[in-house]
Amino acid sequence: MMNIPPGSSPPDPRTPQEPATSPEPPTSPEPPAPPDAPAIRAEGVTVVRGARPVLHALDFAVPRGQITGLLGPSGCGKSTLMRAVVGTQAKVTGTLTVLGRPAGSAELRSRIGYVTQDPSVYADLTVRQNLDYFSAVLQPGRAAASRRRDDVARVITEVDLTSHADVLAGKLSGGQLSRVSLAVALLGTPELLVLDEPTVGLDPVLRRDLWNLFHAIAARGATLLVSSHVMDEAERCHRLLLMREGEILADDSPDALRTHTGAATVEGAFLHLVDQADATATAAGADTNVDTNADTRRRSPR
Ligand SMILES: Nc1ncnc2c1ncn2[C@@H]1O[C@H](COP(=O)(O)OP(=O)(O)OP(=O)(O)O)[C@@H](O)[C@H]1O
Repeated sequence: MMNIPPGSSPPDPRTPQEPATSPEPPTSPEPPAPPDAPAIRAEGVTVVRGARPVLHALDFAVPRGQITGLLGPSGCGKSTLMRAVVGTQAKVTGTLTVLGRPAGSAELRSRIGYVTQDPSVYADLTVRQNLDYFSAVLQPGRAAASRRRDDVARVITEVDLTSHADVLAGKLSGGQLSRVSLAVALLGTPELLVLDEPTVGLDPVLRRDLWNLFHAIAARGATLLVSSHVMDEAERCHRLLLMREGEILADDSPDALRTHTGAATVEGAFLHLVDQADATATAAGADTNVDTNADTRRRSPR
């Protein structure tokens, strides 16, 4: 879980505070994004990790107020894409617009909740103490005290941890810990929630409960981008981005995917699309070989 306090950082005491010699002219604020604009729009988004491109010129849109599932096998680039969306990934090129602003803009920090795969709450604090702490990071100052109290009470109820509010985080089960991370992400009532494999390792009942919670959050108008490598979770999403090897194989609703591919399940549709992509790549390779051979023949001495 990432905890990004909203607004600008306090001034660095090592940084001279005098005004710059040629101050930048004030810029007019950007106009708000139209209400029907997608929550996320990617155009030609490429990410390089180490020396290797791991996302390849991705184009897609995530509609507002819905749950979009980001599904694909381990290592296909789901976490990398999520990191690019929340602005923590280096070497991102192309255009990535989030809630009408360039991904990573400081203004987005308070509008996005992000839960990483590893719960990052303090094991030696209780659930409530963790939430009090993160709430104070988000909304510092005495004037915000009662708002913080209300927020903490609200998110504890939302994730159904009232009976464990005063239990140390270190004594919670994996599922309870996931819900604490989610509660932290919900503190600022974010417009966009980015959840990296939130149900991994949970039993079916907890998974169902969490998905019900995701739907309740979406019903309030928030947008959720939820990654998973478990294909049966796809059926619970409004929209799907199916990924493989750093590429988007499909960007559609579960129903439309099944219809287009003639498969009974999203997993069947995914496998169909993988086979199709492989066949296209093989055909392209064969063409290249033919061309290469022809080229070699042309250049070979007779
Ligand atoms: N720190 C790193 N340096 C270089 N390459 C990395 C790094 N982290 C991940 N990668 C590579 O980037 C690719 C995408 O990884 P990523 O973690 O985004 O996949 P994922 O789909 O989220 O996988 P999982 O479901 O297992 O979490 C993988 O091939 C991985 O090996």
